Amino acid sequence: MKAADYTLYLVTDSTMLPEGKTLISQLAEGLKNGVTIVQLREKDTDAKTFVALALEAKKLCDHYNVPLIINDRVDIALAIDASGIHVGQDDIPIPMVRKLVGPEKIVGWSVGKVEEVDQLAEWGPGMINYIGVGTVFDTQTKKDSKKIPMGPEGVSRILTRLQEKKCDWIKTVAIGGLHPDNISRVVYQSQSLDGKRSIDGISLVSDIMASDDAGQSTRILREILAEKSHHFFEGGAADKNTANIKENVQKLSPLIHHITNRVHQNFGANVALAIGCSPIMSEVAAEFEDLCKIPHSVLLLNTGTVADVGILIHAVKTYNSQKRPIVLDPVGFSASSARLILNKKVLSAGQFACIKGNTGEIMGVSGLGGAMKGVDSSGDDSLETRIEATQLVAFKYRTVAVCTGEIDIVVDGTASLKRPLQSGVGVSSADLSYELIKSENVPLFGRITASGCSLGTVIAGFVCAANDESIFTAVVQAVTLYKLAGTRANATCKGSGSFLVDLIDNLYLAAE
Ligand SMILES: Nc1ncnc2c1ncn2[C@@H]1O[C@H](COP(=O)(O)OP(=O)(O)O)[C@@H](O)[C@H]1O
Ligand SMILES: Cc1ncsc1CCOP(=O)(O)O
Ligand SMILES: [Mg+2]
Repeated sequence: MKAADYTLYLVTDSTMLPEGKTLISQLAEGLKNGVTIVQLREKDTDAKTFVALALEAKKLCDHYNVPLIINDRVDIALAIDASGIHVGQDDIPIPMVRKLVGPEKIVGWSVGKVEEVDQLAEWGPGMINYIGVGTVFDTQTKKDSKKIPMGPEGVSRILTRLQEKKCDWIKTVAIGGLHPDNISRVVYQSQSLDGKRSIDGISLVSDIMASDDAGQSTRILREILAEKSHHFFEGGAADKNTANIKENVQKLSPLIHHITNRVHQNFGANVALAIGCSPIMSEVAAEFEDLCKIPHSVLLLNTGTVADVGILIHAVKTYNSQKRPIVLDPVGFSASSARLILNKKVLSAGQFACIKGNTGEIMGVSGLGGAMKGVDSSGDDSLETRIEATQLVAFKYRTVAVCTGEIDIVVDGTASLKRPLQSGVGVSSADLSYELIKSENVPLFGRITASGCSLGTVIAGFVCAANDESIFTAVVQAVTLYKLAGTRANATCKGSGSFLVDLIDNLYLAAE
């Protein structure tokens, strides 16, 4: 049998068919327009009906030379001579399945934890052909609500483990809550950390099964999967000359939409005005679409004091859909378990132009673990460790990552937006370029509140005045300008109160 193509993996579900459509008619449209592998998954259908459906589906799949996989029911898979079987963690044990179906059939397994990769590595080649990795996002079709969706970062963790265990025989398919508005980002963000493995396919249900035009829906999905770059925002600058980003800020006066903590609101608005931008602080979800359509708008998302994470996620999706940039400050990242869950939900909700935080926050987001005392970083990590963590964040989220402190670290994870769909590219987090922004020691930065949050404001203004090939340069320029203003304020102030005022003065002067 020719090796299966997992690119567009349709899982059937006859409970969501539109009026006048049948499972077979939707399947036919899907196969005609580019579905590459099919799984018949009819959880609530009696065996007799299931067999009849499976026979019809097999006829169609054979016509298009597409493998037909049966979900759970090994007996039916054998009875109709299906191409293979897919089982979950709570179904018949894999070794027993393989023994029943023999060496030729395709065997698929649902995998959601790194330990499950260790198990399949132990079984070795010949046991499992592919894994369904998820659930990536919240989904209606897998009602296992007790699990927190893993997000693209979780897919990357599974792929990274496959690489560590050298499981090169296994193919991977992402599953759970995948739709046209997020599959490109999932492919872009979910590579293994060594850069050598991407997902081999995307699995979905409703965008085809519930579609009034399953053929058109399938064609759109194939076009998205065929794209060679993940274009997630259109920069504000007309010219490509990165020397003019500061001038562009003055020229364009970006609208910096702040969804930020109460502590930062006032100071952040004044910092935005000082550098020539126009701030609006708004958590009115109904106006997000209007705001992000205003020319040269940018979203600064700061999770310092969050009332409703749903509002933040709606903002991320709205700005991503309009290809407007977002800067994220996951304040206090893992300071509490509630804050950790909230920040993880926001991190997996969309694509960010820049993720910035203090050392504890960046160490936390990277997965290396960071010490936090409330919203302040409390660890004493070496510069090397801080650089490694910042590179991991930049790689995992394919973003420009900033780790602030006495020395600021800026890492370019945008990989010039190219998203190598094919495995084997080989750029790892350690290969990502970075800049260190150094200055004299300014302890007063740690004696005022919202000093990091306000750096986020400046970064947002600069990113909005850049284009999508110069995000990294824009962030480096923003961090440098902010640091410079801080050292100048340090030289003139009498204490933390006048430091605040002198910082704004010097931002105003430096931004001119
Ligand atoms: N000791 C320091 N010397 C110079 N700059 C600093 C110092 N500490 C922080 N900064 C600057 O202050 C800003 C906020 O950094 P940080 O205190 O790490 O963030 P947060 O306020 O989010 O904890 C950054 O621009 C950083 O460069
Ligand atoms: C004190 C506080 N509490 C929740 S957000 C916040 C401000 C944090 O500001 P920064 O991250 O710039 O220190
Ligand atoms: Mg902060």
